[in-house]
Amino acid sequence: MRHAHTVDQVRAAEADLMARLPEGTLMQRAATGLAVAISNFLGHSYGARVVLLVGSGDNGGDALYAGEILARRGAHVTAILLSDKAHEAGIAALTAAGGRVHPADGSSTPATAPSSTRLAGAAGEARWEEAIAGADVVVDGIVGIGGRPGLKPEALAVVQVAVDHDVPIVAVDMPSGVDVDSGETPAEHVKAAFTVTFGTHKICHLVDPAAAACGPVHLVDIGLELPPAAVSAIQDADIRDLYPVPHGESDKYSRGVLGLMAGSAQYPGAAVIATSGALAGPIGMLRYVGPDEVATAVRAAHPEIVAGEGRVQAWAIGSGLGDELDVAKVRELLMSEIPVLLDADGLKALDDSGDHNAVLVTPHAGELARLLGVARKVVEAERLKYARQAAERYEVTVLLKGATTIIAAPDGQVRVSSNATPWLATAGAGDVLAGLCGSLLAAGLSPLDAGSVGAYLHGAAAQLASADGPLTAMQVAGKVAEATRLLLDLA
Ligand SMILES: NC(=O)C1=CN([C@@H]2O[C@H](COP(=O)(O)OP(=O)(O)OC[C@H]3O[C@@H](n4cnc5c(N)ncnc54)[C@H](OP(=O)(O)O)[C@@H]3O)[C@@H](O)[C@H]2O)[C@@H](O)CC1
Ligand SMILES: [K+]
Repeated sequence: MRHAHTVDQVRAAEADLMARLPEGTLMQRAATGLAVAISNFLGHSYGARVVLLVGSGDNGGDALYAGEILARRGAHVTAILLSDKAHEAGIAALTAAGGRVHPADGSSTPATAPSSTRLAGAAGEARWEEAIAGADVVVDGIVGIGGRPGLKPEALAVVQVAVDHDVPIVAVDMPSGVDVDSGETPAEHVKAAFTVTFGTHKICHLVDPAAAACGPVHLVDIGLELPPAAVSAIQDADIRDLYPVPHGESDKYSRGVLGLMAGSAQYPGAAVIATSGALAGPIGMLRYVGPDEVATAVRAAHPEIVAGEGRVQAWAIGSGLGDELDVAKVRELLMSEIPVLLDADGLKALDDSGDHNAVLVTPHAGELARLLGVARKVVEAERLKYARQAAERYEVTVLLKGATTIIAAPDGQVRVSSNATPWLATAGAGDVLAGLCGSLLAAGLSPLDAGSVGAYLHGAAAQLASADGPLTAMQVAGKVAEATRLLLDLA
C-alpha cells in the first residue's frame, strides 16, 4: 500500500522529530531530495535554467534551498517571490550560491497583471515572463500543507506563463491550490509534471481530481514516524498479499461459492457479464438465481454455472435486476451471516438501520448521490467525503467507482485504486466489477479487501484489454485471469 496522512498527522510527526534534531534538518532533507529529483528529471544540473516560484511559507523555503543546491552544481536559478514574506535564510543561501532573487515588484501587493509586472532586484528590468519562458523547469513552492485551496491572482498569472510556454512544473510537496486533505480542487491550482513530497504521501496525491494534477509523485524519506494512514492506495504487491490463492487441499466449495442475483427479462446481458466477472475471480463455483430465461442465457454463455439456490459463501445482488428486485428477500439475506454485495438496482434494498451483516456496496457517483439524497455533482466534487459519509451512515463498505475508485469502510479506513483507464467508462464494466468483487467476498476476503483487490484487478484487466484503445466489458472480464496471473507472479 502507498499510505497517505492528513496535514495534522504530518505536523504532529514533524514536531516530534524536530524536537530531537538540530533546527533546519528536516527542511535540508526535503530540499536535498527535491534537488536530486529535479536534476534527475532534467538529466543534468550544470547550465540548467531553473525558476522558483516562492510563497510565504516553508514550502517556498524548500524550493529556495533546493535552488541553492542546484546553483552550486552550476544551474542558473532565479527565484520569484510571490509574497512580501519569504523564507529569509533560504533567500540568503540561494543568493550566496549565485542564484538570483526577485521580489515581486517590491510593493506590498504583488502585481497582478503579467504585462505590467517587472522583476525588481539584481537583474533590474528583466521581465518575469522572460525568465519563465526560457526556463527548463519551474519549481512550484507557492504553498504546501499550510495552503488554502486556490491561487492568488499574482500566482495564477505567473503559473499561466509557464503553461503558455510549455515549461514543466515540479510541485514541491503538492501542486499549489489543491485541497490537501480531501483531494478536491474547488479553485485554480497548479498542474504538475511531477511532484516531490516529503515524509509520507498526502491525501491529495492519491485522490482525484487533485491526484491527476500531481503527475508521478516522488516520496523523499525525511524520517517521520507516522500513525496509521488516513488513506492507502493499493499497489501491485498488495495483490500478492491479499489474493486468495487456492492450495493443495482446496476444492470447489472451500474456494468459495458465490450466489448471483442479477439480470432480468429487460437486462439479461447484465447477468451474463456479471457472471463473467465472477468466474474470472477466485470462486470455485457460481450459483445463479433469477428468471428462467435469464438463467438459460447465462448457462449458454457459461456452462459451468449452477442455476438455482443452494449454500453460498457470499451474495452479489443487483446488476440489471430492474423491477425484478425483491426487496424483502434481499433484506432477509442482509440479516444472515453471509456477506452481501449490492450493486445497481440492489442498492435500493439498503436501509440505514445498520441492521445487517457485512455488506459491500459498489455505486457510481449518481447512485451514491441517491443514497445520500444529494446532487450527483456534489458527490463528484467531494468524492472522498461522501464515500466516507455513506459508509458511516449505512454501516457498509462503500466502493465508489471512478477514475480513482474509493473504498471506504465503516470503521474509517479508506483505500483507493487508481490504475483504471478512461476507456473503462463503458456499459457493463460495473457488472464485471460487481461479479469480481462478489467472487472475492465469497473466497473469504473482508468487504474492504474484496473491494480494493477487485477494483485493482478490474483496472489492471482493463489496461490489458484496452492497450490505449476502446474495449468492451466482456473483454475486461476476459483479461482478469491474465491480470491476476501477472500480478501474482510479478509482485
Ligand atoms: N511538515 C513537515 O514535515 C515538513 C514540511 N516541509 C515543508 O513545509 C511546508 C509547509 O510549510 P508551512 O507550514 O510554512 O506552510 P506553506 O504551505 O508553505 O505556507 C502557508 C502560508 O501560505 C499562505 N497561503 C495559504 N494559502 C495560500 C494560497 N492559496 N496562496 C498563497 N498563499 C497562501 C498563508 O499565509 P497568509 O497568506 O495567510 O499570510 C500560509 O501561512 C510543507 O508543505 C513542506 O513543503 C519540509 O520542509 C520539511 C518537512
Ligand atoms: K507547492
